[in-house]
Amino acid sequence: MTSLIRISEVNKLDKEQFEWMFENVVELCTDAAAKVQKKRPFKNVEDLCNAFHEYLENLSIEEKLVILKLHPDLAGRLAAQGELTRESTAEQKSAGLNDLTEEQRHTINTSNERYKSKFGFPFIICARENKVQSIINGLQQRYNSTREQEIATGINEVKKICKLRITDIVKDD
Ligand SMILES: NC(=O)N[C@H]1NC(=O)NC1=O
Repeated sequence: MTSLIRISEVNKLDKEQFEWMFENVVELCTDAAAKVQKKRPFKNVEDLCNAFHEYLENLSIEEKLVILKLHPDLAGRLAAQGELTRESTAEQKSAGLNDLTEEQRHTINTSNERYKSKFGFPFIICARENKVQSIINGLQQRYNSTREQEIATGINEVKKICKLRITDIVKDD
């Protein structure tokens, strides 16, 4: 278990150190940390999380789609091949996705494919706030939403993932 860095120390990091430390709080999107570091100093962890949330909120629809598409499928090919990021590996494990029955795996994989062919981006849910059954339910229910609703819901889930990743790195003074 790595120890957490204090927010006052985060405010003093070099630009490059900040970008390295927060490079994957939004999955595979290094631009987020590059933009957010310019907003320092932050009063507390919440303030830092809000800056990342604002970054996500202010993106154009096209840019939001890029962010959504950077996410790996839950229990998908990358997971099977051990090629997820360190963060995603831990999140998927915490939801129990590393220990699925054959039937659950089949349901998740076919529902993910159906979702992607309807919306054009992967189904995203904050795995650490869910378990296998709520993920399966979410996949089935959210398939009925409009594309506009799913872009908003997907980005909202990215915000939850981002917040939990930040609180794994930083604490208040
Ligand atoms: N598809 C998807 O939701 N992926 C993600 N969710 C999460 O909590 N971590 C991820 O990588």
